[in-house]
Amino acid sequence: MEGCVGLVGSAHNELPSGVLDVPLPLDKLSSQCGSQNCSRLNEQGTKIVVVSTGSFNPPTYMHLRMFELAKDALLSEGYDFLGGYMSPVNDSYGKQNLVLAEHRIEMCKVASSTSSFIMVDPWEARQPTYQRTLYVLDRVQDALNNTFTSEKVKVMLLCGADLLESFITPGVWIPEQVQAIFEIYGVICICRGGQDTRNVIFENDLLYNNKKNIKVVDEQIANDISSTKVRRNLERGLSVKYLIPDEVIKYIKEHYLYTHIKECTNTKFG
Ligand SMILES: Nc1ncnc2c1ncn2[C@@H]1O[C@H](COP(=O)(O)OP(=O)(O)OP(=O)(O)O)[C@@H](O)[C@H]1O
Ligand SMILES: O=C(O)c1ccc[n+]([C@@H]2O[C@H](COP(=O)([O-])O)[C@@H](O)[C@H]2O)c1
Repeated sequence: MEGCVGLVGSAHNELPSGVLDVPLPLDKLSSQCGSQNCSRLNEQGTKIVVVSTGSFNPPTYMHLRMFELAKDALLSEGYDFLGGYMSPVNDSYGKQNLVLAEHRIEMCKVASSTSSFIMVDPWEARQPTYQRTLYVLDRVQDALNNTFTSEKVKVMLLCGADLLESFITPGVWIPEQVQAIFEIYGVICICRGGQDTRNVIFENDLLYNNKKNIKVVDEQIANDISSTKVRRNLERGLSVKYLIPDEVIKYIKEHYLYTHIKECTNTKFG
């Protein structure tokens, strides 16, 4: 399926005014059921698209692996997995050492270029202000359901265990929005760094009360790559080969990213 769709409004929350219309890429969306691990679609054969929000500063092989793990888990449960989006966070998120959004969009694009179903949604990164994750999910859901297919597509948030845990860190998320993310979208959480995610869910009321809307996916082959560790190696002039795709390394070198963090974050892209 080819083409792009623009922003078409919000399912249940008004989007903040002044949002820019950025097309949602659709070119890689298709049923992955013909691939491995698809036993039989469940009764509803629900079509699912996953969205991963984050800094992607820079994108690593583990960011890409998360989509593969989600695909395997959903297909094995009888869902029809259509594809997924990396949504790099807006520059206004203000995280330390965040390189400019246009660099992170481009790095995600080159990182996902070898995937048949991972795409990059630049909407969040290109807005004039920071956008909360609920609005990112609303935008994808609305764009897909209004123009992509007559059948309803379910959007889910794809994240690592640290992001799930941040839901319960006071002052970080808006509790009503976390509840909406669970109820309307649902979360696929990839275990990370040996953390006992099921126990974290058991011990917290908010997470426990929403456990039916959280799919925990085990990390069968441990992979603790993080962008922080990659940046540290780059700052020290050490190799990052086989941690991030070669095309991303090439992009980083060509744009002198991460070696002089201050200059990278303050220099105009291009
Ligand atoms: N090794 C990993 N295992 C599981 N999830 C991961 C892993 N690395 C990143 N993620 C998840 O990917 C999403 C985007 O992550 P993000 O861009 O913040 O990467 P990060 O490596 O955690 O970054 P940083 O080190 O800069 O904090 C988050 O949901 C995060 O939990
Ligand atoms: O929507 C929110 O309220 C919210 C609160 C905290 C974090 N997030 C999102 O979670 C992601 C965290 O990324 P990171 O790199 O800080 O781990 C990023 O995409 C943020 O926009 C979202």
